[in-house]
Amino acid sequence: MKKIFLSSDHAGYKLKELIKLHLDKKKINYTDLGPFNSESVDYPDYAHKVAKKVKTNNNHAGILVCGSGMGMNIAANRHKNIRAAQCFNLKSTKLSRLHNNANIITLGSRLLTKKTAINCVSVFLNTKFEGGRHAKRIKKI
Ligand SMILES: O=C(CO)[C@H](O)[C@H](O)[C@H](O)COP(=O)(O)O
Repeated sequence: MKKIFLSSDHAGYKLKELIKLHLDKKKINYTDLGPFNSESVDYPDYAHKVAKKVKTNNNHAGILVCGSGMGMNIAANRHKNIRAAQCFNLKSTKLSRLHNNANIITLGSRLLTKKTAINCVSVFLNTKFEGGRHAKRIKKI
């Protein structure tokens, strides 16, 4: 079972809470690394918290939410062994797992409907890396 870490900034806070409800419903364990209210915060602080956890173990995964998803993505991808994918629909999410073995999904709460965001999380958590030719390419990153 994967260990999941999630976080957001103020713009992603509400969506993070909805994602937690979804995970609760599916009986999926997670660790919320904050923030714990919607006061303004700086997204890199939270992206780094999640990235530091995820990069230590191949069985860890992260979910990061901010307004656009992009700042979280840029910050998380500064870490070695992090493959954070900016996902905007089910197809991009599926490919991020199948081909890129993404270990963090970044979502833009101001750009996605709640339904799409939640469905992206489901696909992210339920799609396995294909390996094969993709493994060789990931090594080159
Ligand atoms: O760019 C961002 C990080 O990707 C996010 O969209 C932030 O949530 C956004 O920049 C926050 O903006 P705000 O005007 O401070 O709410």
